[in-house]
Formats: sequence, structure tokens, C-alpha cells
Amino acid sequence: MKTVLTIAGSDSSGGAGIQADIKTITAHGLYAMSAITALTAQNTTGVYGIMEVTPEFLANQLDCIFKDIYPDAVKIGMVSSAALIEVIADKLKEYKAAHIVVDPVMVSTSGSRLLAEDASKTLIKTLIPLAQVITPNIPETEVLCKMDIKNAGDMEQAAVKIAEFTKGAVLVKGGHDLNDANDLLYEAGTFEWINGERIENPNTHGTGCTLSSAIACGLAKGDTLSDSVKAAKEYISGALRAGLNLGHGSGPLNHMFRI
Ligand SMILES: Nc1ncnc2c1ncn2[C@@H]1O[C@H](COP(=O)(O)OP(=O)(O)OP(=O)(O)O)[C@@H](O)[C@H]1O
Ligand SMILES: Cc1ncc(CO)c(N)n1
Repeated sequence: MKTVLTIAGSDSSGGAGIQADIKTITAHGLYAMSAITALTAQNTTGVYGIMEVTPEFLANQLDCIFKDIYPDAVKIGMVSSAALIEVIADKLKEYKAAHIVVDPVMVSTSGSRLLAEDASKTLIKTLIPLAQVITPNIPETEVLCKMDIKNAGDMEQAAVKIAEFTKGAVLVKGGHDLNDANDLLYEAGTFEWINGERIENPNTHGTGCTLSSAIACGLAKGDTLSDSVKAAKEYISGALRAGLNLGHGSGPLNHMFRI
């Protein structure tokens, strides 16, 4: 049984974070372990509270997991502070973790900041260089490369800039103001566009968490990064097409549709 560790925050509404990750990993037939970085009180309309775990407690969770069930891949989602980012980076190096997917979560779909202002530098300096792939959305890409992104050419230029400070690949996700669903994988100097049909569904809460967890599943199974991203794209499109409609805001996906 292949295993995937998610290191992320808890989303009380079940649509994003740890909950989305575990549903996605399970739907892919793999075993999910989880280390929780923070509790959030949130629902489909917004984030109403964040309570971080201490760095010591996060280190304890990671020790418990790596000493007992060694993960075949690791997905990192919301990590809201520099101190927690440093603990994760130290433990990933200590345990020589492989197939690390970093989803640089900064702001929730509902617009709430999930990464402290001063933590971006620590994310860039200590965690992103450990990633096999990072999966920023358009706003996160703009923060990471300090440029506006208005079109596909900007996405390609941004991916090259980000690759300068990460040793891994960059998946710049489309959507948002570009109003498409075309993603760009930049790996070892090569661009690969992974296009998707835009699905008119207001319930997109947790799409990024779901995609990055699905990519980690492919890597855990030994697939190439390109194949893992393409399979994850199929999965997220299917989850959007399945059209779950819960809550009064931008609701969750249907993770449990059959792949
Ligand atoms: N309406 C849509 N139709 C089809 N694909 C979509 C749609 N919205 C997003 N996607 C796809 O979903 C994946 C996640 O991208 P998105 O930009 O939503 O991530 P995100 O903003 O980080 O998500 P979240 O923060 O809600 O977890 C990408 O592959 C993107 O192309
Ligand atoms: C806990 C958590 N992680 C990630 C996201 C991304 O949307 C969210 N809304 N909540």
C-alpha cells in the first residue's frame, strides 16, 4: 500500500486542507497520514479563526509518522508561520523525505490570508527548495515572482523566474482572472501546457489542495511528474464536473466521485 503524508491545516468545512487531502488520497486508493499545522474555523463563506499548533507539537507529529509509517510522498499545504515552516524543512531533511509537493497556500478562495506576511521569505528560502514541484495559483505566483500575470506568456516568464530559486519544477495553475483552466508545468527548462476545459461551477473551494494531493499520489505510485500532473488534472476536472453544491458560499468538491 503506497502512503502519502499531508502536512496542512484543518478546514472545518471539509472542503479544503487536510480534509480535502485525505479524501483525495483515499479516492486514489492510497493510505493518508496527516500532520496538522493549524485548526481553522471556516466554511464556504470565509475563514473565521486560525489556531496554530506549536512548532514542538508539529515536530512531534512528524516524528511519530516518519518513525512508524514512512511516506512515499509528502504534500505540504497551509503553513501559516515561519517557525512552522522551519520545523517542516528540518524534519523533511532529517528523514530524507522524497517526492515533496509544496502547495504555497497564501490566501483562501474566500480571500483570507493563510500565510503570515513575514513567512513568505522563509517559505521561499527553506521549504520551496526541497520540493519536487510547487503548485502556485496565479495570485501566489505573482507574490513569488513579484510580477503581474495577465496571460499565458506571463505565466511562462513567471515559471522561469520561480525556477531560479527552487531546484524542482513549477506548476503555475491557470484560472482566476485569466478565466481559463490551463496550467503550465515548467520542468528542467521545458514548458508543458496541461490544458483543461473551464467548468462553470461556483463551488471551487479546495481545488488547489485537491490537485496537489492528487499529484503527490501519482508520485507515490512511481509515475513521472508530467504523468502525475496530467492524471491529477483529470481528477480535479471530474471533481468539478460532479458538481457538489453545499453551503452558502463557494462550496466543496465531490472528491468521492469514481476516477
Ligand atoms: N472552473 C474551473 N474549471 C476547470 N478547472 C478549474 C476551475 N477552477 C480551477 N480549476 C483548476 O483547478 C486546479 C486548481 O487551481 P486553483 O487556481 O483553483 O487553485 P487554488 O486557487 O490554489 O485553489 P484553493 O486555494 O481553493 O485550494 C487547477 O488545475 C485549475 O486549472
Ligand atoms: C486549511 C486550509 N488550507 C488551504 C486552504 C486553501 O483554500 C483553505 N481554505 N483552508
